[in-house]
Amino acid sequence: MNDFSLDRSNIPGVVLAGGRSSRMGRDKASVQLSGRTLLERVVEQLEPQVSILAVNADATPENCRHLFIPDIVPGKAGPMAGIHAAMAYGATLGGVTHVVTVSVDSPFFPRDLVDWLAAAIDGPEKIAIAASEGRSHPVFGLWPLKLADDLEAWIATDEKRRVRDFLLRHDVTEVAFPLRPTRASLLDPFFNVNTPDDLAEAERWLRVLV
Ligand SMILES: Nc1nc2c(ncn2[C@@H]2O[C@H](COP(=O)(O)OP(=O)(O)OP(=O)(O)O)[C@@H](O)[C@H]2O)c(=O)[nH]1
Ligand SMILES: [Mg+2]
Repeated sequence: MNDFSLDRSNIPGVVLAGGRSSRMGRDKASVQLSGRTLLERVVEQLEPQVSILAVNADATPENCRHLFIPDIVPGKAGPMAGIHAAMAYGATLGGVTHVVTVSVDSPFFPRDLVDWLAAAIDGPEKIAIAASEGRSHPVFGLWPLKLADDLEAWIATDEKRRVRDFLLRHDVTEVAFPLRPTRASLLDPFFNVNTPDDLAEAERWLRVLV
C-alpha cells in the first residue's frame, strides 16, 4: 500500500523566467500584455495556488519586485536549470516534498493547476506534468525535491538537456486540462507567447475571455 500524502498546504511555486527569448527579440518577462507584464500576470495567477512564490531566471529580470532565485547551473542551461533551482529553493523551506513550476510566457494557465497536479501525486518521487489537447507542457510540473541530485548530475552530463528526456528517466503522470471557453473559440490554457505574433494573438484572446 502507498501511504504517501502530499501536503497540499506546503507547495512552493516558482515562475521560470530565464532563457534567451530569442524568438521574441527581448526579455519575455518584461513584455507588456495589455498594460501589464507577462511576469506580473503569471505571478498573480500562481500566487493564490502556492504556499510561497519565487521568480527564477539565469539573471534578475528587470524591475522584479518578487523573491528572486537565480539558476545555480550557469550559462542559460535551459528550463531544467530553472527546475533545478526551484528544487534547491524548496529544500531550504521546511517540510516541502514537491515544488511547482510555471512558465513566464503562458499568461492563461489554469487557476486550478496546482490542485489537479497535486491530486496526481501518489509518491515522494512522482512527477506530475500538465497536458492539453493531447500535448504535454513539461515546464508546468510538480517536481519532487528527491530528484534534485539526479537532475544536477543529468544537467552536467546531458548535452541537449531536453525536459522530455529528463522525464523519461522518472515516474511521471500527465494531467490533462480542458480547453477554456471564451466568447470566441476554445482557448488552450497553455497558449505560449514566444514571438511578437503570439503576443498579438494573446491580446486578441484577452479581449474574448469570460
Ligand atoms: N531559469 C531558466 N529558465 C529558462 C531557461 N531557458 C528557458 N527557460 C524558461 O523555460 C520556459 C520555456 O522557454 P522557451 O519559451 O522554450 O525558451 P526561451 O529561451 O524563453 O525563448 P527562445 O529563445 O525564443 O526559445 C520559459 O519559462 C523560460 O523562461 C534557462 O536557461 N534558465
Ligand atoms: Mg515558450
